[in-house]
Amino acid sequence: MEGEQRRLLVRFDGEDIGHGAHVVLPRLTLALREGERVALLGQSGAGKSTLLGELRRRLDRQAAWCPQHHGLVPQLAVYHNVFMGRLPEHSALANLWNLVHPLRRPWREVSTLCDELGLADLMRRPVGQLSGGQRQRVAIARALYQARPLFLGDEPVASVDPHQALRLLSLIDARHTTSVVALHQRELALTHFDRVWGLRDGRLVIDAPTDSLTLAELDALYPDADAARHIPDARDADSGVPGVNALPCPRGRP
Ligand SMILES: Nc1ncnc2c1ncn2[C@@H]1O[C@H](COP(=O)(O)OP(=O)(O)OP(=O)(O)O)[C@@H](O)[C@H]1O
Repeated sequence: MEGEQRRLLVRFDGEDIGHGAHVVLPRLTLALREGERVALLGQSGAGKSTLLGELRRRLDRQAAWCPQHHGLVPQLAVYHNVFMGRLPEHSALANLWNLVHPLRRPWREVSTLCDELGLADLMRRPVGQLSGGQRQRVAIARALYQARPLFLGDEPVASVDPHQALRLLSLIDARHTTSVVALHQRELALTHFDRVWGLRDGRLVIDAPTDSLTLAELDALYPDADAARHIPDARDADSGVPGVNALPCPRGRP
């Protein structure tokens, strides 16, 4: 289907997007269409979460949401955290009962999801006892459990290895027709998504299909990474750069 014929889901038409009086993305013009898989790139503070928050507000119940800091309850088991994806769909009484005696159907549904995400053996384990990557998968499971047509993810594959990242993104794709995913892995953006939105200095500087983009163009979204490569080596005793000793040695340097 050609882009022009796809149903428009959201359009920003020269709008200021931010937090109250603090405008992060001034005069933003952007459209999201059904069926698009968008990688959202930009260095820390560029406004990815801000844009995702606004998309979430406008798409409301059409969109499943996987937040950057997971928003899990560490004391509760994996099962209960995933179940929370559908909390509003059940009565307060059913939710309360489910805390003590997991309901049969949700348990089955959550088991199936946990199987696919490699969490099957951890369903009864409190989330506070899981590794970072396992927590990330629980957060994704909770978003998948919402069963919405769209997926919005704020760095949902930041703490897993590249193979797992690919697998998780495929699981997300299998259950959602449209997705917008913030991430920092530029290669993954090019290989797995069909469109890139790139933010820099408060502007949307890339809004293009991935097959028209190069890795160098995506790298240009990260000027600080480039600057970091030119910081004098931490072992230069008189570099004079505050905090330079805390920086890792740039790749490729002796
Ligand atoms: N609740 C808030 N109120 C006011 N300003 C905020 C709020 N949240 C974020 N900001 C500011 O908005 C700007 C964009 O932040 P945002 O979290 O959207 O960036 P990001 O690209 O998601 O960064 P990161 O990759 O570090 O998560 C930053 O200057 C930040 O300080």
